[in-house]
Amino acid sequence: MSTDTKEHLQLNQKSDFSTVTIPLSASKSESNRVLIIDALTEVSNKISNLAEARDTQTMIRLLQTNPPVFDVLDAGTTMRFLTAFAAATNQNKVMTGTPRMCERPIGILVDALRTVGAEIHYMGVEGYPPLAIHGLSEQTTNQVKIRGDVSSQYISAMLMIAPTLPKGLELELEGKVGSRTYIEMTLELMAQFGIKYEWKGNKISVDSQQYQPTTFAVESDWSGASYWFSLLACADSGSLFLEGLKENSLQGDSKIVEIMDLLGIKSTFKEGGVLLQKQEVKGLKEWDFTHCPDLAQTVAVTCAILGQNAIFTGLESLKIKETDRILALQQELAKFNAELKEIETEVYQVIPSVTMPQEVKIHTYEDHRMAMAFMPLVTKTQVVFDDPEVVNKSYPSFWKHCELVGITLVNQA
Ligand SMILES: O=C(O)C1=C[C@@H](OP(=O)(O)O)[C@@H](O)[C@H](O)C1
Ligand SMILES: C=C(OP(=O)(O)O)C(=O)O
Repeated sequence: MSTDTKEHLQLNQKSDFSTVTIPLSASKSESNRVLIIDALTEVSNKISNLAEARDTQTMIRLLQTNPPVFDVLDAGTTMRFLTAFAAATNQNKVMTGTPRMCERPIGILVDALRTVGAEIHYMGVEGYPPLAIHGLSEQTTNQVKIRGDVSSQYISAMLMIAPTLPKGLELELEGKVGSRTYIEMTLELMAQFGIKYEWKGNKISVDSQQYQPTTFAVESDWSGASYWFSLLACADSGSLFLEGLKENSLQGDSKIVEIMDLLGIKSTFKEGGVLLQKQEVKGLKEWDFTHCPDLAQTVAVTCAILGQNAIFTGLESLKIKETDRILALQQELAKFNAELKEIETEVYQVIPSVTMPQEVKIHTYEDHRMAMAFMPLVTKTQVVFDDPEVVNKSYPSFWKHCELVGITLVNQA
């Protein structure tokens, strides 16, 4: 995935951010769910605006070609959702991915699938991919206990297959539940495809039933939108129109509206998207990222640039994502004299930058969000990325969209 090309980011000083429209690409989270639901629906659906994200394109390719080995590359949802899908559709399948994917835990999902009767073996380290799935020939029970504090993707994966299981599923969520908004997204999408469910306390029940053919258009990606909020917050002036975002979104990362309201961005929903304008910085004192973990990098960099000593909590899941995002943030923020300091167990403080070097070389750790989150630094200094193509995981058009606001990648190799 990495190339040797070092590319620096250049902000054209004459660039005028006002009235620039960003044609955001679609959400990979919504896309990957509707693709699984579509594959589990007996009659065909009309689905439009699927994400260009590599994670989604990988899902499409694997579902269409159905090879004996599902190599998901670095896509977490693709790994977790296809594991449950392959088991529920009683297939023999090897699940694998990049070396990092094989370090991301999957034991909680495997245990849940084994509880309902699936036969799954670890081919390497217990609890981690690669896996050998040998189907689910008979459902043994519909009662499953599942931890909610590691990744919500295991819960979403179980929920999507639940209606297709002969006995349905009663899922009991144990412990703290992180990324809850993604579980809500899963259930809401299932409901849009005709599924009835009940969520009371820590129990989610889904009876055996059929997905109904539906017409569905995927919304633009709020996680991808966050980088544009951040850019405008860090810029001296301007306004941006982000296309395809809705005020009532299924995506929990739409929380960025509230966060950025504190960091100097006014959001106005209009026909076809949201208009971002500058306003005074009210100040971000603290934020809990438990239910919007993918926003943490964006907001950390924004605070570091804007001089906000914010307290961040709910970052527990960041260590098992595309990279250890806590460590990655700490190392890269230090390059412009900012910090993400653990002041108590799992409580972090952003200590903003006071002096900005003339150039900052950002290492991207094979993590798309490390590249995109640090892009707004271009408003303050020259930025060099070791692997700009890393953005392809979720947002292949990212650098093309940067050009719309006068930010260009210049090859230094
Ligand atoms: O279900 C989803 O689409 C996602 C859930 C979140 O993961 P966790 O549940 O592991 O926090 C999020 O970080 C990821 O980018 C997408
Ligand atoms: C964590 C992410 O994705 P996944 O877990 O699906 O690889 C992400 O996109 O930030």
